[in-house]
Amino acid sequence: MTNINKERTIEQQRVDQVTEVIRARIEDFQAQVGGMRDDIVDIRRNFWDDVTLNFEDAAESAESHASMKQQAEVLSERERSHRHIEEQLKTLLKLEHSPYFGRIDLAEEGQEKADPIYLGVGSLLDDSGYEYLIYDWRAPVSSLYYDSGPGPVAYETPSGKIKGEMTLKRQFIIRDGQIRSMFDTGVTIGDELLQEVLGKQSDAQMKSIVATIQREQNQIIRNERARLLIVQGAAGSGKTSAALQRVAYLLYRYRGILQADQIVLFSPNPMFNSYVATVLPELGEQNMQQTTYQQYLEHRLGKTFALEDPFSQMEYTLAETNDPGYEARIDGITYKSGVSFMHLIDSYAAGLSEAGLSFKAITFKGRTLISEEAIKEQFYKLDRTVSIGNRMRLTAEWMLKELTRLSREEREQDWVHEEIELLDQEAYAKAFDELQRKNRFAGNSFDDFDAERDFLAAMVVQAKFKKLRKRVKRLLFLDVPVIYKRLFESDAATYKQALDGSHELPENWADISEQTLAKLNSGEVLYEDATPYLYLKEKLEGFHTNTLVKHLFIDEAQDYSPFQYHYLKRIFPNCKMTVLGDLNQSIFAHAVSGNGFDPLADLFSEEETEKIILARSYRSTRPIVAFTSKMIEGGDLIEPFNRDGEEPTITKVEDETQIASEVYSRVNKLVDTGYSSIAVICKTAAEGKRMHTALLAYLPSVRLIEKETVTFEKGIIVIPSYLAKGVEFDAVIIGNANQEHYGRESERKLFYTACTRAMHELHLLYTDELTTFIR
Ligand SMILES: Nc1ncnc2c1ncn2[C@@H]1O[C@H](COP(=O)(O)OP(=O)(O)OP(=O)(O)O)[C@@H](O)[C@H]1O
Repeated sequence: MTNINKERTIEQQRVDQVTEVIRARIEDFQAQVGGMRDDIVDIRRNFWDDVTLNFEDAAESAESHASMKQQAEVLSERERSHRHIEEQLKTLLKLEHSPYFGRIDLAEEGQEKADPIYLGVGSLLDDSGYEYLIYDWRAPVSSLYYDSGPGPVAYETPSGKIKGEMTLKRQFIIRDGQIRSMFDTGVTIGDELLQEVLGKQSDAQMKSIVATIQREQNQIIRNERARLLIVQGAAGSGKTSAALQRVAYLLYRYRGILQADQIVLFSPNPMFNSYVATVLPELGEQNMQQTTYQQYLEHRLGKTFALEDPFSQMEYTLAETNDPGYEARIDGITYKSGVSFMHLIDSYAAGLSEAGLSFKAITFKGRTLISEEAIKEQFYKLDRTVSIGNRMRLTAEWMLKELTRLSREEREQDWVHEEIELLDQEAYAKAFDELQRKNRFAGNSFDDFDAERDFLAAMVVQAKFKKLRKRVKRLLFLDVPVIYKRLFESDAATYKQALDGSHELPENWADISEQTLAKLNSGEVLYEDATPYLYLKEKLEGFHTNTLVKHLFIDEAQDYSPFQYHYLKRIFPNCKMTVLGDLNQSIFAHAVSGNGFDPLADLFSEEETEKIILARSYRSTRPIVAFTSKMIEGGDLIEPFNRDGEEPTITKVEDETQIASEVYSRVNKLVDTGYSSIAVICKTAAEGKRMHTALLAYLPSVRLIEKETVTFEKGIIVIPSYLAKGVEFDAVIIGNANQEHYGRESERKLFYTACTRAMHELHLLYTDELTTFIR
């Protein structure tokens, strides 16, 4: 037997032994889980039998209470252990199939012989409980596997640095308990394994990359120092993958301190949420909270305005170029997304601290109870050194007192008499009970007519005033829409005061203002106005901060504006931020542009900010990366992972009507080749719809993805370019890559984003003249 074969036999024997331990443990745990489940059902069923209840006197009642509490504790303890064992069982079931993927042999300083360390998705101790048969990939020592090659090595542990000598680094592919392949490697985790993983077909769900995490990705995953971690990575360089692995790492590293719901991931769209939702469970962890910025805005804005979504904004910027207000809108988007506008709002708010706030009077049945002037007077009477938010709260307290006083006066009003007359029996009885409870009457009936009337009147008024009190508590007396609008009214005194010459406005501010006001007056808020509006609102009301969230992940970070970043930082003051993006995929007009991620640099201090660049692209084959990287500046810096494939094709089609049939014949070929996830990417939603309708005649199973689509499924789909962000397909067909569709400089990155979604094949169809973005 050759040496290699001998080694392989020895390794397979170890796999068999470990698998045996795993199987035995699974059996044991399954029996335990079964037993516990029965116990829990039993305790629940007999809960009341096992507690002694006696409420005759205080002592007995305390004892009953203690007995109940004890029983509840037993139950919750059982439920906790049950959950814990179930989690372990899940990990074991994963390990049974593939116990580990890597091995390093390490001799720590002072140690003569190296010990083998095997790495898997979870850890496993031997039966003695002293020796690790498998180390979790997130354990401190495991970092050596990702970061170093054989030779002198060192790794960090919570208690300090450990040095040693690595004598071997080996990779395995184990499926169903059988070693399919194994090879020894240097620093980088070998191409063989990556080749195998990347050569596979795409899935409806993103996969975890534990076995093949690359060194620079590992730096992202294990970074604990940075307050703000910025990742600039080429298309397909594994930003999203690294982000999710990082969540799993943090949950492991801070087990018991950090919960999954203290981590929030902002995704580009709802469909993306479904795409990445299985990665953490696959790693045996719970999912973090997932949301989109839009969902977050909606939640914050409530029902004040109808909020435009970013995709409608995008559709406008892509399709309405002939609209007379187009230029102004684009300039408005740019300006409102920047920090200069934020500073303008800061100055504006500072001015409002002195004068100029608008309030809404509290009215009731057509009468003014607390006038706007009275609120204003009260507010501006308060000490100006106190923040606006706190003064607002003090004003609300004063108003609540006023309402209490006014409610007493209100009891004399005619409507109150009428309402009392109309009270039904039930309400009457309820009032009587209430009265008795308050112990103001000793008898069984309302014998004191005045007291009765007073009581009922108070009750009737109180019920009506409840709404008013609620409005006051929620600070709805502050007229934020009017205050925000005033920023755009050129003759408003407050506006002039805010500007005082120190803020520069875009040239066509008048047009921008007119557009903004028209929208707001019709009850709508443009996407670019939503964040500034909320920022102003919270500046006036006091920021509603979320201090529970400890980690914020922002994927597709290039699509957020500097203003949005500052806003998020204010809202989540206690968290660390990991922002991952690709400037070459900035598709929104407001995107962090020009100076790269520089606008983020002033979010946190230099010492707190770290930046990592990922230049290697894993998604697409070498020919596709070579093709797409020519479309963008600096594309030559992108390194394709060396994977062969078909060259992209470019095909001219007679006219628009021929495109669908051409797409159909392409799809057929792709299906014959064995690809099952094929996307036809169109520029806009409207085009997507047309393409979908035309294709249905040939391909009844083709699905259309729209901005509302929430699940990502495998198959043949038609999708607008901007919704394809972050996801990938075996093959991509670009609906129409002509100069008309992708001609303006602002469309270059959109086109690049669309083309870089392809893993194995890329086909471009066009009519008339081919886009000049292809060189
Ligand atoms: N270390 C790795 N091992 C195996 N596969 C990897 C690795 N890194 C990335 N990939 C694969 O490369 C593809 C692209 O990864 P991912 O979607 O995370 O990239 P991205 O940088 O977020 O891309 P984009 O910016 O284009 O959306 C995925 O299929 C992912 O599984």
